Amino acid sequence: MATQDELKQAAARAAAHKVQSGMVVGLGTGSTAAFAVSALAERMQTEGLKLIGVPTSVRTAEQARSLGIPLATLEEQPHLDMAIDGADEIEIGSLNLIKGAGGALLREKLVEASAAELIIIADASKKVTQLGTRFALPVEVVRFGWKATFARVEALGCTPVLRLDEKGDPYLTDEQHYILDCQFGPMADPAKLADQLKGTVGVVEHGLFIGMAKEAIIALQDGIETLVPTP
Ligand SMILES: O=C[C@H](O)[C@H](O)[C@H](O)COP(=O)(O)O
Repeated sequence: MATQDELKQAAARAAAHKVQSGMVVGLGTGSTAAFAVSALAERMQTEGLKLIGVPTSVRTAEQARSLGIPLATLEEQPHLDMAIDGADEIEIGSLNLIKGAGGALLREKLVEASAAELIIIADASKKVTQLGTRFALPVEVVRFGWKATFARVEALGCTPVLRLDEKGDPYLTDEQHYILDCQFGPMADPAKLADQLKGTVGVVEHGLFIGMAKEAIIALQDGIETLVPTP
């Protein structure tokens, strides 16, 4: 029986094989995306694949650089051919997502909104019938007046928790913001919630990725399953 890491790697490899030479590729963040970065570097070495990566976090930039993947910023490469990333929850049918457990949601959304195709990679544990079932929704907020923002977000119907780092200090994102992990429970209308959060003063971004994923590559014990959004 394959381990969870082996499944993540299988999905990552399948996505990396979709990349063609000359592409500009958004490089996601997290344990699954890290396997995709490694798989791309391997293809560069073994097949001479050429690509430019646009990383979605400092962490991913460091990994890609260490593997010799040429990188560009979003300012330098504002139009990406593809982005490959993991997710915390993938809603079967819509392919709407919850992302941000790793804290990279803001840069991920910026990079992935600029990609012609967003490919999500995961093991089967990430599939849900309704978003909000397994994970709290990460909401990135500016530090200034964060308690007032906390109260506004709470009033939308959730229990927010300020994310802390391993030292017990507030976790800081790459853009130096805080994250509130918001337990909304199963979401009947995630698109409406996304709009409400975007309209909340102090909220910079949230981890709902609505209508963005073109495909989800899910690694199962008996092979790869490819999901596309149903109309
Ligand atoms: O901020 C982190 C990202 O949204 C990750 O892509 C997401 O948390 C999935 O991470 P993992 O592949 O480690 O489960």
